Amino acid sequence: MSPTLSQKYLSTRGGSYGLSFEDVVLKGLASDGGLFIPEEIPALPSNWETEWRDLSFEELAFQVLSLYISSAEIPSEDLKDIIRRSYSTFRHAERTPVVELDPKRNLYLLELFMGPTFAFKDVALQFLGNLFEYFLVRKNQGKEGKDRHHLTVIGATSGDTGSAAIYGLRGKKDVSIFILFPTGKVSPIQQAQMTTVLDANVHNLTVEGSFDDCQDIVKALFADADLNSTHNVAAVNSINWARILAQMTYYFYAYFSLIKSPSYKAGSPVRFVVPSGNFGDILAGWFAKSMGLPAEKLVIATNENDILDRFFRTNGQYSKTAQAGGVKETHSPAMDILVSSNFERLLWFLAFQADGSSSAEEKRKHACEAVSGWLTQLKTSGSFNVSEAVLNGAKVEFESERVSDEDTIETIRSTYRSCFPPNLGPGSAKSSKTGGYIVDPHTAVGVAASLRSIQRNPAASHISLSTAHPAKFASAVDLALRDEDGYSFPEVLPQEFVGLEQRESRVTPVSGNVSWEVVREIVKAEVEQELQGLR
Ligand SMILES: Cc1ncc(COP(=O)(O)O)c(C=O)c1O
Ligand SMILES: N[C@@H](CCOP(=O)(O)O)C(=O)O
Repeated sequence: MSPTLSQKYLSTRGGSYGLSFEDVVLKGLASDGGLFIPEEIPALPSNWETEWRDLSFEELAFQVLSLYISSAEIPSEDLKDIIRRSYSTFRHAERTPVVELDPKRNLYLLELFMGPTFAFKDVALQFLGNLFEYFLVRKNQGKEGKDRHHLTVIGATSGDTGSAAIYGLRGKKDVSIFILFPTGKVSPIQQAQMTTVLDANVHNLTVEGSFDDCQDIVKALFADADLNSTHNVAAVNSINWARILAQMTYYFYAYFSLIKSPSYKAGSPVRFVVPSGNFGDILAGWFAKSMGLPAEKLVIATNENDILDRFFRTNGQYSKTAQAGGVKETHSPAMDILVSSNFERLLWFLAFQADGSSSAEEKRKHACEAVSGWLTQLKTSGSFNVSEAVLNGAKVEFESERVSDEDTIETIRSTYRSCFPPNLGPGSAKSSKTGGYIVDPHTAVGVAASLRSIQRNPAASHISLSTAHPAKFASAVDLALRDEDGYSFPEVLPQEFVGLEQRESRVTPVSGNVSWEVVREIVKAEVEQELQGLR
């Protein structure tokens, strides 16, 4: 299949209309502060279920991505090559294997941590790194010195995006990468994964504040016209549309793995359960579902930072001020987020679908107005309410669950005691003595939410997304399992992490007077030094 037309993209807030895929990937965030969305969600080809069923992960990725990226923009052979290189770094032949966690309850786990940094972010960020490189090589053909297009990638992380982005971009030509992380709020292994990468184009900034503060600084830098014009700022967070796009593949892959599994009960409805923070992972599932993937529901699993769960339980109020004391530190730190950036994209589509206007153009205009209004209210008063029609649209597609820290630890323990998946590959974590399966705390949030959903829907098949390897979160895993028979943390530790925290590292502290302007000056100075070869 070779689509002839590129998808066109618009901003959720109304500007930047008609951009190409390349524009959208390189810009990251729209200049009006909105997020890029495709003008239309493509439908699956009529024969997708038979034609795609036995494809490899890479072949499937090509089919899915080709529905959004025109071969006129990236020739098919080039796209295939980018995909091949992106997933050749994965440790598992299937890339994102599905394991039978608890077949009696029709509970399956989609292991997304087989990439270089042991978290689901690798699936999109290995691809995005290669995509940036592809566009830069094309732009810079025949150019020398100052004429070359140099990209300054800036991202915020609560732990996993940072290392995955760094591993996707380290050592690449014509690109510098800056990662902001909240001081003391990422796990020691996560911090070491980022700061021990010493390539000259990698810049880590440890920021006094929360992940939301880091994310706000990044968004302010994107809004700075001056920095954009001099430094070509680009995004690696899930505000970048390519992140969402690349994550769609594994929903299809998991669906096929499930229905081909001998334990699958034919006709059983499929539910995906997704540990959620910034709403990027589950949004990819929503796109897959909207394209035609037969998923009965998508279940949002939050930790105690529960803005998404409260949205459903408070009749459509999205409030960052209702959470007393602001963002909470939990055992699943990568999800310690107050405001979920990508929810804006979903709201746009729900507003579009709920609008009664007869033309698509009118509906688009109204959806952009609605989203702009809501986001302005969020900024000025800390919350907004959506209409009943928008809320009902969300309820058709989603359910939500909030999982406490206590439940998270208890779920790591109960999974270890009761789950012995028969089809594990070598990259999974289990006790060599008892065979008990070890999940990380984010995955545990998803498993706890799955078990609740199973109680209400015992006939459904649940695919719970396993978003990180447990070795990244030693303290929570140890807390849950230290007294369990057959458990030893060193056994869980992959070779890649041994001695990591002792290696030489490099990081720039941002403390005291923390502001986006201070970070902007650091970015400018460090890019300058890098380009002069002084690092
Ligand atoms: C391990 C892990 N699980 C879950 C999430 C939440 O995913 P999302 O932010 O896409 O909702 C994150 C961070 O994004 C993460 O790092
Ligand atoms: N959990 C993330 C937070 C950033 O989210 P992103 O998906 O928008 O990049 C992390 O680990 O950094």
